Amino acid sequence: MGAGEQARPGPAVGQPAVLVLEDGRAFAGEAYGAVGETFGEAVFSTGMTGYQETLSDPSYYGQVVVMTAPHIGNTGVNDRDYESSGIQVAGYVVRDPSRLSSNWRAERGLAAELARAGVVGISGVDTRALTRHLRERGAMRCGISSLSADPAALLGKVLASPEMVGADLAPEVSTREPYVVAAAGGERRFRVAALDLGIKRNTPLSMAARGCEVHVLPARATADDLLAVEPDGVFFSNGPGDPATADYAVEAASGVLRAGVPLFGICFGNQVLGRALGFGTYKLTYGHRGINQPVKDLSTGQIAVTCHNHGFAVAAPTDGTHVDTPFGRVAVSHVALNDDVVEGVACLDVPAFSVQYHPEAAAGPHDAQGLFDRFCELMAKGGK
Ligand SMILES: NC(=O)CC[C@H](N)C(=O)O
Repeated sequence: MGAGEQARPGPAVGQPAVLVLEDGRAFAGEAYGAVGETFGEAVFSTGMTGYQETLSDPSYYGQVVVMTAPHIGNTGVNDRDYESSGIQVAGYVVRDPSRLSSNWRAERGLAAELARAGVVGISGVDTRALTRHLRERGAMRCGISSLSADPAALLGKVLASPEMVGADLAPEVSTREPYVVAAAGGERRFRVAALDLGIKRNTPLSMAARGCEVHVLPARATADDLLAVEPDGVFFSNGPGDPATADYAVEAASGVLRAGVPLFGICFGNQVLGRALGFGTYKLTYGHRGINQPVKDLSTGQIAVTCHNHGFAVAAPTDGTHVDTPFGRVAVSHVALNDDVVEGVACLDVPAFSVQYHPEAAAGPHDAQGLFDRFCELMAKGGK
């Protein structure tokens, strides 16, 4: 070590680690990121790029993310691509971590970034076998340990760790204080009240780019709090956990619907709107996570390739039926081509719609960005 250099907590190199699933299957690997022990729901993401946006998406809070792309870390990390204040995942699983960051935007390496954030990961895992297992058996709890390589001891702790079903996580990642996002110059066309259930940075930015002044409020803000902003529209964000627990957000959405103020929801926000309309939500076997998910717009027949991160879905008919709800007629507007899961809901008698996927497109693709324009059009028409 040269003069003036200090020992920093660097990435773990070569230390054995183990990942144990709650059904007892174990995978050996090496410590990646911080050395330690962590627990969460094991889920896989099929994104070939955009790992920094994935790691910092608050909707992954409480989850151990398995990357199906085999080579991770090659473009490093930077301060600009964070989708929230830091890394949110409970743990990270990769096959072959890049030893070099090679990109003109890279500021630091991923392994050191994970270590600095205290995020425990594992590399050298047969992620194809792990993904196939999760695909067949479903997302399930897991633990990663680089402290002890004893799978039996770890399994006991995995079985004692909390399940994703019944987890109310949005208030844990939401902002504590309200804040405002707006573009520096240009005309302010609309005022939006946004309920932060785990919002990604690019969402208020996408609205600000369209002339919105976005007032972001904490997860437990009520309909009255949202309406006190005197908004042209109200937005319900993405977020972690089981939507069946978020009664506070469902009540807020019902209040906004009753007030007739235009409403737009993304992901958790789609599930919250679905519940406010009287639909149930349920857990998918292994969910949709990645940036290459095809979705069909039932009104136009158009297919968009979209960014997803959801393990739950709204239970509603996907054959175009109009369902009568306390807020008038509602139809499923979008479906996932891979498995016919509900990907969007449209109210026909009140100004409200939502999608299960991510038009803010961080990381890409940008096919669905027009949904923010649709929200602006709804606000331009005004509420009831
Ligand atoms: N990205 C999200 O908003 C996810 C919503 C919810 N936590 C789910 O897994 O389905």
